[in-house]
Amino acid sequence: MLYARTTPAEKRAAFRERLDSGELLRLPGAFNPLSARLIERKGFDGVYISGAVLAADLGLPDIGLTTLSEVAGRGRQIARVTELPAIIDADTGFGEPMNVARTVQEIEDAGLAGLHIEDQVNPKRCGHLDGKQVVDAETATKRIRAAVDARRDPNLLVMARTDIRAAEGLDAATDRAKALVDAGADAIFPEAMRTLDEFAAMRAAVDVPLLANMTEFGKSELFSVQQLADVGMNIVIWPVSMLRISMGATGRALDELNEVGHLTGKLDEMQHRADLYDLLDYEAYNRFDTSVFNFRVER
Ligand SMILES: C[C@](O)(C(=O)O)[C@H](CC(=O)O)C(=O)O
Ligand SMILES: [Mg+2]
Repeated sequence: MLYARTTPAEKRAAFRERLDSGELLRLPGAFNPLSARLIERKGFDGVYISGAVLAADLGLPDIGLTTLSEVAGRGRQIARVTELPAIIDADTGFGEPMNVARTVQEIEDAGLAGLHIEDQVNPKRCGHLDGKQVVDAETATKRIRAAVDARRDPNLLVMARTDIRAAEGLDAATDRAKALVDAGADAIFPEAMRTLDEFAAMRAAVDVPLLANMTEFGKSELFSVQQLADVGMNIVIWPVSMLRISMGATGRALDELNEVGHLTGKLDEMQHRADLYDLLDYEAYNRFDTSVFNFRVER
């Protein structure tokens, strides 16, 4: 009720422990706090909070227009309603290394379990689009060093994302990953890997947890959890998928409303009122006020 019972520090410690086991953790993207509850209910290992979703939610493209306050604020709203660890997309860290340090502290204070910072230039773009540009190794490693030095909880996961694969190829990507690990990155997010062999090459190059991004309509083939586990990945995200599915369903429902004038044919696709209330733990609010939940919702 109200908030999760697990504290941010406990979530971070638990997430680190699971990562240390070497298994593959599954983190679907939550597009709002409520969907994070559903991700938890369905038995996933964590929640991913996508910058692309955050921007899209505000009606903006994913080009670094969202501010640190918006990102940390949304992260806080999502992280606090779930017992799961939440990892957030901090884009390029919102500025110079000193800004990166502030970003890390704000995100830590917001209760997130970890974040990733990428090596794109500003204005950044989706990692699966053409024409990306990355900063040089020195700038990229400075961002990560600043991030690592700024955290107060050593369990806050500082993940370095590299976008260099698309611009300079796989060898450049493994070199960059090694440099980012040397700078203190706890984990690596190799963006826009094309094949399982590329993920495997990254696995051979570094000894820290690796994230696989299974975003649709991009550069990577959509591999299964088993395929990614087999090449040694440790975290898999479906960052925008749940938003895409929800918006797809919403579009179809609006068409139906235009065509037939009612939504009766869509009832089976809807989350039932009873399931929504269950997810919200509505009944638990009765402990404060017995008049809050003194009714029944029939199916
Ligand atoms: C992971 C990502 O950074 C995100 O913001 O969710 C995006 C996802 C996408 O745009 O499909 C990215 O891969 O750049
Ligand atoms: Mg992003």
